[in-house]
Amino acid sequence: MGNGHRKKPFSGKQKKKQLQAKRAKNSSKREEDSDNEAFEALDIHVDESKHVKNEGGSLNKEQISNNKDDNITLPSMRKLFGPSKRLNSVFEKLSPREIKAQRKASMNAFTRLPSTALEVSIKDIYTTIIDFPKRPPWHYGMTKEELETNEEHSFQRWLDDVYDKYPREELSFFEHNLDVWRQLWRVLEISDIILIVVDIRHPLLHFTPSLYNYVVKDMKRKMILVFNKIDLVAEHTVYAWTKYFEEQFPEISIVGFSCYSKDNRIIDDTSTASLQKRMKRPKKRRYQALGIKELLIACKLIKQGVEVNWIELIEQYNRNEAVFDNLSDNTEGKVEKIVDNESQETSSDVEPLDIGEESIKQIENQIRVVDIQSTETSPHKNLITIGLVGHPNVGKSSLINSILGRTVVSISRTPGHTKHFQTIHLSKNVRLCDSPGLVFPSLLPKQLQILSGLFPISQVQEPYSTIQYIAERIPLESILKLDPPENLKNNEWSAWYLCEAFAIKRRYYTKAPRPDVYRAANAILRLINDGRILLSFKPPGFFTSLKYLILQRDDADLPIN
Ligand SMILES: Nc1nc2c(ncn2[C@@H]2O[C@H](COP(=O)(O)OP(=O)(O)OP(=O)(O)O)[C@@H](O)[C@H]2O)c(=O)[nH]1
Repeated sequence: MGNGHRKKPFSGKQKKKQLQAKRAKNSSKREEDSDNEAFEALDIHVDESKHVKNEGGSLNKEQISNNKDDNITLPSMRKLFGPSKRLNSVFEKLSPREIKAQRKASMNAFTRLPSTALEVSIKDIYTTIIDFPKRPPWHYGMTKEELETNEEHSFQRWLDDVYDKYPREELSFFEHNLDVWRQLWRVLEISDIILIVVDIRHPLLHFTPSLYNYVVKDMKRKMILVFNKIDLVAEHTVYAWTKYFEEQFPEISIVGFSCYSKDNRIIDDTSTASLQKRMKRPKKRRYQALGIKELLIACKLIKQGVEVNWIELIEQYNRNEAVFDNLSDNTEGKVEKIVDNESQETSSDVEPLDIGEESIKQIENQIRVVDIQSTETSPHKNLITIGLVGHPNVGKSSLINSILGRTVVSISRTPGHTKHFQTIHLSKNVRLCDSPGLVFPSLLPKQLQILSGLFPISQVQEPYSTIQYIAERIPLESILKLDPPENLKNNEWSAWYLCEAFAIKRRYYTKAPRPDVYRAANAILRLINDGRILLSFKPPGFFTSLKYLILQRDDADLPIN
């Protein structure tokens, strides 16, 4: 006080918020740290204090059906998570019986499958196409309450319908939070071009036919499929997937993309074990995007009513002008967040990367994002909006950052990081719109969802069946250089043994002390998600025509350089 500074009074409520923010920050740090520990069963040092926790955000079926029975609508369900979690993804939980059975099954020896087990087709993956919730019709004469109630009822009907039609145990994890779906509706409404971003390691798992049908056939909007993370696979994998998708979905344009430069050592990505040396994660990575030009060209080729100087944008990129931010108009590179319930889009500075005290208020504003009364409900006449949609963790935010050449939207290895959509101007009349990653309903095995990174590993209740799925397809024991446990007979590994051996190697122990098998399983899943252990699916016929593809590569018009 003597120095003229007065401490601001700090209420209990503020303190609580501060603690919540701190906890959120620590938990994401714990996850990052746990990742860093992981690789080198090989040589990494281990910090025993860092354990991955199974965190909230999940909703079990009992809770859902209770709500249904009691005729409680979704807003009441939201109360389960509290207002601050309004935009948190909500997934169903496994029952203890399911967890126990899967855990037991993981103790049985598995059989290694031939490499063709990595080939998947649209028919294998989507035996049934489940519709996703659509925004019910609305008009400006409706009050906000009417609109919201309508949406809640329609969403509840959709949810009931899904659970009536499909056996619960066959349903994949999918988004149960209406507010997250609302974000998608808004992005679809305001976008002229929809970029579906998929991870090239498992593009079919991330490509949602119901969304494709809706955007291309019902909304008659243009769609570009972006194969992201092409730095993680060989060229022939990108080529093969491009050909496959071109045949299956002729209406969409396809672009290969990567936020980081390619590792030229990946000539063949089918032999995972030989690739491991390059798989150590660099401490810090710089955006060095591949595919920006191709993406801009794809947008340019889509005929629009709006006059856009695509040539200038492309030339600018060609001139390597550290991207778009040196244009004179102050709309360039501007980040907009939809912050107000009164539908104002306001610009703000670069997205803060950490959830610090400072950002709490901002985050709270963002939580009130769902601006259903917005005047901006269809594409602008004088503006092209390119909306990015896709599953969590496929790299939507990174793609935007690498186009801009700097961090404008925050990214994380934890799926479901982006919570609200935001727009970023590339030029006066071109803007990108990032949206939260959203898991669509399907009958995909949950193991596939987990290994493809669309479900937060910290929330995986039963990781062993996923480890088994992986180990059946790639030689995890040799990749991780595991010592066989004493009681292993005839080299008959089980998923459980693999995790146990990895826990011992990494010195992961529980307090008991026993090898911390759960933690080891989580660590392996993170290595897979990060691409430090390579597991990449291929289109049908890939392995038989691999030789042909490699031979053809020199002459072919490959989608990447
Ligand atoms: N190797 C590689 N990793 C990438 C690439 N793009 C993104 N990643 C990584 O993928 C993870 C997820 O990236 P994000 O940009 O946060 O993904 P998102 O789709 O916005 O995720 P949500 O916020 O969950 O919707 C991060 O760890 C990124 O570093 C890429 O081109 N190559």
